[in-house]
Amino acid sequence: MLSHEVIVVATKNAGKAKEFAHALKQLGKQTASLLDYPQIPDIVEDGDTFAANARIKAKTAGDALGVPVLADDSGLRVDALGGEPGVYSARYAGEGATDEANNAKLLRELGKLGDDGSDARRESLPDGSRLLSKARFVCALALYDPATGAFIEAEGAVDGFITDRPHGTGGFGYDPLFWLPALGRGMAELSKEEKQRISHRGEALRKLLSRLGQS
Ligand SMILES: O=P(O)(O)OP(=O)(O)OP(=O)(O)OC[C@H]1O[C@@H](n2cnc3c(O)ncnc32)[C@H](O)[C@@H]1O
Ligand SMILES: [Mg+2]
Repeated sequence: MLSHEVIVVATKNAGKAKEFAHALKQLGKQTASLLDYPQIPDIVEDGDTFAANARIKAKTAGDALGVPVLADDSGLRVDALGGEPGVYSARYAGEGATDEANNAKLLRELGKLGDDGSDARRESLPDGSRLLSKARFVCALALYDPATGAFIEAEGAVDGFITDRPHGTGGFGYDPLFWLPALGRGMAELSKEEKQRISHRGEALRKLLSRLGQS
């Protein structure tokens, strides 16, 4: 299903598109994103799960373009917020919200909770910043072939903590507020290669590629 030289990734998120371009280049593939196909209307992401939304994006774009399409639906689940923002991560601060607005809302919501006595809230990092809650990035991928109607799917996740202030300027989205205790660094402090090795998206892509090899 990935026999085409150019793989279309059904995303309008430039940060995701760059990560896929980097990862798939290692397989000798070029990528295009929906930013290259402005004629495809905005896709309504009304699924209840990351996996359902990934299938919706892949099928909508694949049927419109007539080629196999890879789609990613991802987001952040924050323990202290009962798993929010979850599938609403992109529109947490409102429809069309910027990454900055979503990050500001996340800190606002966590700030409202006060000290719940959890270990996370007591711990501070060497620079004096504090860990506010356990959290997990989740990524669901769906590869859809319009010729057969078949999907290949995979999920990945990475655990960490939300910090009370940003660390690093790399990555995108919620990366500046996501702390990786095992590495002693923030997600936005990692290189593209490092993020690919440990991230939810990297794990999902490795699983998808191995399933593709078996199909
Ligand atoms: O739907 P597409 O067009 O792919 O782009 P999107 O940005 O709307 O993507 P999602 O619907 O999957 O929403 C994902 C949200 O989770 C955030 N997110 C996903 N992966 C991330 C990562 O690796 N690092 C930081 N934030 C991430 C991202 O910034 C969005 O706010
Ligand atoms: Mg989206």
